Amino acid sequence: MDLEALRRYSALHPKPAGLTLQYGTAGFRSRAEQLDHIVFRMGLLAILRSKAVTATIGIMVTASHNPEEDNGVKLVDPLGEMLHPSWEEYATQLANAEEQELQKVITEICQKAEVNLHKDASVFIGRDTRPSSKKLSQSVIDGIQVLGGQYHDYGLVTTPQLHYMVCCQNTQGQYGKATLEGYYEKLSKAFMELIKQSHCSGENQKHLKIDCANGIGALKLSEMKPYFPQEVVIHIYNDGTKEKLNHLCGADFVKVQQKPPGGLDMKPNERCCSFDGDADRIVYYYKDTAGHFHLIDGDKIATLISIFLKELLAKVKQDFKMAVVQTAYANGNSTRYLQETLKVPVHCVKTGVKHLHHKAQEFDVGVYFEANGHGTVLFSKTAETKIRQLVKEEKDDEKREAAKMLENMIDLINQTVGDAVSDMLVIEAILALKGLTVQQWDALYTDLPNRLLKVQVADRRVIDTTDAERRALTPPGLQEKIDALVKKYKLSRAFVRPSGTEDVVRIYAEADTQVRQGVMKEVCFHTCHLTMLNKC
Ligand SMILES: CC(=O)N[C@H]1[C@@H](OP(=O)(O)O)O[C@H](CO)[C@@H](O)[C@@H]1O
Ligand SMILES: [Mg+2]
Repeated sequence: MDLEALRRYSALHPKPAGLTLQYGTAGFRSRAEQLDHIVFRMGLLAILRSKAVTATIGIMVTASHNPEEDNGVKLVDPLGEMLHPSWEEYATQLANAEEQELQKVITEICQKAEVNLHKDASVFIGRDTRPSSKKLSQSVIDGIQVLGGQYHDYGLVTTPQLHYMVCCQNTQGQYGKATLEGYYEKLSKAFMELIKQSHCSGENQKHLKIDCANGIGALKLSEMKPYFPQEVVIHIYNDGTKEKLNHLCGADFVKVQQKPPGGLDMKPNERCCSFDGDADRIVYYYKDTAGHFHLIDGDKIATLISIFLKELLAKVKQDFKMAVVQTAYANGNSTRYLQETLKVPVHCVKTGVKHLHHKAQEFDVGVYFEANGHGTVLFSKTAETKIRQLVKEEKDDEKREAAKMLENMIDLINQTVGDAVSDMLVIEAILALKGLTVQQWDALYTDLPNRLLKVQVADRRVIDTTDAERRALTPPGLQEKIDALVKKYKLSRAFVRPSGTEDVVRIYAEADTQVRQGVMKEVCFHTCHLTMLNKC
């Protein structure tokens, strides 16, 4: 370690006095001006991680759906997964070390994680379109150079594109080519192969309006447009040329507000969707002829994909274990539909993609989605090998064709992480193949009315939860109050948990009717009361 270089460079990226930040659900997130020392140090950490696992590590500069003034950074592990939890702790230690302790903390991490500093290191960097992202990614490079590692700066990419690149690199190209062209070619080829079998579904069905949240998704979709076949015609809105990132638009806005984004003119029954700021989430929606807005969220996306995959799996007649993974925020009727009508096992895990991803890895086919539209499908190595073998060797036509569709699904889905572009193509292919309109898809089940609120409390850590965050252990008395309340309403469910990304407590409630006036109001009151809030 070149101590002189470390001292010199870290002085160029000073830590503001008294500032502590934590590597949370989605890395570090804060106001952009507080992050320079953090990204520099994450450059250092990426080198250590790369040396520890002898593989390329990714660093993405983005704050996803947060306001434009914010920014953030997250590390990507070798196969495109989120950073391993044991290293989240190192990330927090390194981020919060005072300048004079920096070398000591690095040495400690090297000892604990058995990092051999003499090994080679390589890092892939990506960033979103925020005004602050370019400069921050330059600071990442400073960190990388201090500890002496190779890097490739992909510049502007979506978060899932960077995850894809890292996975390609570390599988020596088995997952695909680690270039943007490689990504576009892989997805468009699989998509075209898939929809070959769809019967022409009419001019209207071809069109899709996409709200890109004024973010990176717009740039990358435009680049990808030439690769799209004529069966899909996309119309890009909120492309970042006029309005601010995530302002009154994007997947998070549409999901939380349960209303259409600004900047997208929606005619009755038109199929529309929204990406979030770094294009790893997607939700669909439409307006009916009476002008009512219908949201099709991550739960309904998971349901559509599960129906399609289950049918194909039945045709290939293999003993593959399939399951859906959700969080507590999944609408109760989606869980009921999946379990009771579709007869697919459903598992509930803690909020945050890493928990869903981890659980989904237990199955041959693991479909996971957060209600907010972040999700993907994981295929086990065994399932993938078997499917590819059936495509080559199976004599029975129906079985071989089903295997072929599954193979194309494997190639179309970004298995490293939720990906708005890839998920959109998966959905468009399924709708075309099944000849479903957006209304028919929506009508699979009816969402229970629900509300998601956030409240600020003096210290959100007073709330401790269990049972995949569905029950509060502390403060004393809170769960009892919630239990008593939900008993009063049919199909009702409510829970309270501290957010992992913001300094707020989230309150969720659903019931068959009038949830806003009923459960939500009262749960909110008790949470406020029992956590001794500042405001509510
Ligand atoms: C209710 C909700 O949407 N929570 C989001 C949000 O987490 P919180 O821990 O609830 O702040 O941000 C996470 C990261 O983007 C995302 O994975 C998660 O789904
Ligand atoms: Mg995102």
